[in-house]
Amino acid sequence: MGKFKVLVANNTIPQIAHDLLKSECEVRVCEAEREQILQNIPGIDAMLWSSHLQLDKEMLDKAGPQLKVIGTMSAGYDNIDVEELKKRGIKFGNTPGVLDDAVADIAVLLILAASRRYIEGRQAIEDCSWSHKNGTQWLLGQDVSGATIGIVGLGGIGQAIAHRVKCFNVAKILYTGHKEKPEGKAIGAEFVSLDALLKNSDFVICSAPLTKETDKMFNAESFSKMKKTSIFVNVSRGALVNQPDLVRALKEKQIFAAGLDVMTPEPLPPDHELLRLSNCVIIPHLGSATWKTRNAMAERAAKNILNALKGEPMISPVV
Ligand SMILES: O=C(O)C(=O)CO
Repeated sequence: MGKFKVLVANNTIPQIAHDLLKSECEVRVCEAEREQILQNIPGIDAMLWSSHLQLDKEMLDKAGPQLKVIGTMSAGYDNIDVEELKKRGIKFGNTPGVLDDAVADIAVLLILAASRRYIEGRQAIEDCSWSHKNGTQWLLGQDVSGATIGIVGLGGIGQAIAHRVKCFNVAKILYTGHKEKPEGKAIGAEFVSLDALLKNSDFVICSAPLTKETDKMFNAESFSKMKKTSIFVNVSRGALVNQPDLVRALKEKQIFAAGLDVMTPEPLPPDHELLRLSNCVIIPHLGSATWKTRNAMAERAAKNILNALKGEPMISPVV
């Protein structure tokens, strides 16, 4: 293979990706800033992408017609104009699978922290309201054991969540999505409509990708269908939720609590209303943030690119 030019469009990508790419290509690196990418993109054959910026027509025009492949170091690609990539015959791969366990762990963290009132408990210690006088009814939470868990999107992450919650002796796992899946049967999960899932679940967990169909799918109507004691967890993308509606549902105690790894915008401004709700556990998009997972994602993204440049199938192609 000749020396293909690869742009690593984020200078914080783990070393393993640089090592792999440098062994076969000429590598250019820039910060994940739109202006920097636009400056560095002309003439490249491939790009390793990792950012929440929009990868759009303008960027692809600037790159030029020789651009052959893009590998994103993420499972989600809602910020990438996949239709435009298809039109231009640019191959595109992502990194599903390698982050399923890490993201599912974060979902469990949010399930437990939200249901057991972690934020209020911690605050009570700090503001000296923890007292023996509080009695036996203080800061009571919801149980995971015996609960019905509803998973919206039973892909790799949803399945990893289902496997984990089974260890908590849950009563039932429901799921919804495009269609019934053999993996659902293997886990012992029941395929139901979104409506049935919202009405019957004690925990509603969102692990579906962001698409035109799922955009704002969790809104005032959805929250009104959920149980007052239910907990909403999102480890997918903030845009699946109508956030003002969620804030209202939490304030008015229409649902018990929420656990969010994702939100809009990201980063969330420190004075945002969500941060002042004691029944909302919120963390800064840490789903895949472990050493092992980020290295595996970087390795997969680099291998996708190298395979495509050699004319071989990518490990995880999108188009
Ligand atoms: O890879 C992704 O799409 C993520 O959001 C990981 O948390």
